[in-house]
Amino acid sequence: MTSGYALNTGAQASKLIQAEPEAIAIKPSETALIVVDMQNAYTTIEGYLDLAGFDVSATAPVVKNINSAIELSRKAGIQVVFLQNGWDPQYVEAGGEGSPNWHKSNALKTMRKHPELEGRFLAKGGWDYALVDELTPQEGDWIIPKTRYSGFFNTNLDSMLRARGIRNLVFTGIATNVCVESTLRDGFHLEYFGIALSDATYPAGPASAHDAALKNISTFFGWVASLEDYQNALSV
Ligand SMILES: NC(=O)N/C=C\C(=O)O
Repeated sequence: MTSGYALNTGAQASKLIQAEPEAIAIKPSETALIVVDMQNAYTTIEGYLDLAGFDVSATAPVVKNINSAIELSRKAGIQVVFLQNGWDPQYVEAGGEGSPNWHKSNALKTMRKHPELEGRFLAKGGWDYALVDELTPQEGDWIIPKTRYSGFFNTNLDSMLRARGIRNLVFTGIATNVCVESTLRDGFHLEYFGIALSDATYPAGPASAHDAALKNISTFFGWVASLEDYQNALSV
């Protein structure tokens, strides 16, 4: 990656992440690592995405990289935030026919098409909803449930970040082109600096969807770096 000029430089800036389209400086105390929806639903064979026809066969290296990003963040004093997507077991929170979510959610659509799967996907308390075993939150991490793609919609994420003076959000998780991008975009409109880690995110759909989302982010909404870029910045 090329090095560029630093945003947020000055007295508060302390770590420079090499990123596209240019390097960005962050201060750990003003940064959170957002781990988006690392649940069995999105990561594991027999989970929602897999049974809905999306390829989850290459998620293992991403889980490993997210684990590294979490450990690096905890050591650096960066707040770790787990987002967890889903609804009550009766799916009241998913919305009925009056909600676009009812029409567009592939989890709900797949369950309607295959009644034997009813109640299986993304229901709070179930295996599909649970975070993957490899990424267990520790004391001090935040777990924020959400019912739509964006982590900012109808959650306390914004107020919790603001209360602690957090301005920079480093994104990992699944899916790059859905909940990662939605949350980063909403964060942009709320004045957060969003940085997506390209090898700690994974798409719902083909690799081209991942690449397009990252290109869109680096062009319009934020910055894109690798896990190595993040590690290098934090090790200085
Ligand atoms: N976590 C996500 O990006 N989810 C994508 C699709 C869905 O939840 O239906």
